[in-house]
Amino acid sequence: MLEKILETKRQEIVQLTTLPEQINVRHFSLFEALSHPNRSVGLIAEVKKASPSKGIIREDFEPVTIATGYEKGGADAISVLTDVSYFQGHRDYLTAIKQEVSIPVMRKDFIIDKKQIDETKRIGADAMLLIVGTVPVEDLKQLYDYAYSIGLECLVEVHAKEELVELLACFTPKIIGVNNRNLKTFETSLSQTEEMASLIPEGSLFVSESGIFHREDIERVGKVGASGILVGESLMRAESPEVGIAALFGGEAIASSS
Ligand SMILES: O=C(O)c1ccccc1NCC(=O)[C@H](O)[C@H](O)COP(=O)(O)O
Repeated sequence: MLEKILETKRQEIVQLTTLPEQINVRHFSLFEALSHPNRSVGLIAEVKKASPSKGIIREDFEPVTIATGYEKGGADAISVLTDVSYFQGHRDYLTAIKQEVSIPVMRKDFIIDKKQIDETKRIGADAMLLIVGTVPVEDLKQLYDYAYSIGLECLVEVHAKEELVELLACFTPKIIGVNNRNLKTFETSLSQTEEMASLIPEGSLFVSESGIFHREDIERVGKVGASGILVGESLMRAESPEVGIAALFGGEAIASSS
């Protein structure tokens, strides 16, 4: 699946000859937000209409309403899928959301080229995803350094222990995500997070991604040191974003900032 998506991305990059206008927005740090989460574990709530594994997840899809609902519900950050072909996302959704919320907004896409990073900056994102295995790890480091040099933070994602070992031999990202989804079978297993937790360097924030549906799941990944979770499907299927977040955290109250 990943190779098919990457082939589409390579074609999109060739066609990305004109970049959008830079939008002027206030930026918020993902690292800071996850370092001081609203609850026991930080929440990156994802705006996700559809996916290769589940098809359409939400028919009545209003990206800005969902994102503002996430913020009201106490999400620490928002992830927006901007891929059109496989997730029915759009970069315009991110720009529209960014203008309405005051928490970090991350672009979730398959970023393998500097041109896409320039585009990500221009559409107003605070952060973006980089995935180990999409390009050689040395090239990933260059993309990472370039993103930070223009003011974009990165969540660097791995799907397997060997990828994490290879990543850390090359560089240490500030935010590392372990994706619990196997991209061949689409199955999710939180044991992925458990198995890789002890390898995450102390100074890096650790995010557990995919397949998180219940309070017990949050407790399970929190117990092994996850600072954050990235959740899409379970929130997108909820009656409303606020109800979804409250249910996911089993009613855990938002910590007071004083
Ligand atoms: O979600 C998919 O089916 C998928 C397939 C192929 C590559 C990536 C995919 N998902 C991207 C993500 O990582 C998730 O959207 C994100 O972690 C949230 O996952 P979930 O809470 O399980 O929707």
